[in-house]
Amino acid sequence: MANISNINRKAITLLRITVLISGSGSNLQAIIDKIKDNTIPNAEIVSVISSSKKAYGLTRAADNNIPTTVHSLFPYYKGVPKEDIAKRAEKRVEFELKLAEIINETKPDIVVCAGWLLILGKDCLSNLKNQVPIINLHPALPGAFDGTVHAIDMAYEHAQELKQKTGENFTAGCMCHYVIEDVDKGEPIVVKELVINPDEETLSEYETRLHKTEHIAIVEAANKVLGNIQ
Ligand SMILES: Nc1nc2c(c(=O)[nH]1)N[C@@H](CN(C=O)c1ccc(C(=O)N[C@@H](CCC(=O)O)C(=O)O)cc1)CN2
Ligand SMILES: NCC(=O)N[C@@H]1O[C@H](COP(=O)([O-])[O-])[C@@H](O)[C@H]1O
Repeated sequence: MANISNINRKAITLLRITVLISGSGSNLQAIIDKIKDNTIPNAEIVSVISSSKKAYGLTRAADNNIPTTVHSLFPYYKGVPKEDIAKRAEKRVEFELKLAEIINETKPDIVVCAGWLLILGKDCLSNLKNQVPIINLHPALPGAFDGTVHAIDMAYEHAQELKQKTGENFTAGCMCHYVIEDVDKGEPIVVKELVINPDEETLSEYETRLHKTEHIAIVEAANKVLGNIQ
């Protein structure tokens, strides 16, 4: 019978992860699963914030008893014509400031953009507390197809053009990087290269291969950053 007094009673303070999503949330699911099997040790997802109320990632969070918040740009733009650039810019600032407030309330040790399809403006970034590290998953290599939400299609199209012109295959892939104001220009944390031969795989087959790789990359990146905090 173990002597209970000898059991190390040191309370483990779990590191707090806030995840930003906009869609399916398969990368959120990867983090959930790898926390469960302790691949990501001593951590918990304290909040999932979605830019869309339709995001399936919200269901994934709810299924795992993770608090969720929807913070959509649409209500801010309602009644503001696209042509009214000044008013939209004003509303975007309001959106960004509120997003910072929402994120701060979760008291994160790390913020993970896992398919968050909005640029985090300076009004958000500059109002986040404690210089919390923010990381982003981007379906392209450093310096390739930066600042777009269409990087996967663009990489495959480039592979097709390269193959046609030179017969060569194209090296694409994904990365997790620190988020800075300059979109997709932050320091890479994890980089995974994938060679595309468009003669042997379709866009859909490449996308499937890429997503499986992303699920590994985002967990590795979270562990690297959390390891620096531990
Ligand atoms: N300040 C930063 N914000 C974000 C970064 C970053 O590195 N710095 N990474 C992105 C993720 N991303 C690509 O990985 C990305 C997301 C969104 C956009 C974009 O142009 N969004 C437009 C809306 C696009 C649309 O709705 O079709 C916008 O925000 O107005 C580009 C790249 C996360 N944010
Ligand atoms: N520029 C950002 C961007 O394109 N992010 C991409 O959104 C998808 C999210 O998938 P998920 O919702 O299944 O995690 C991922 O493929 C990720 O690389």
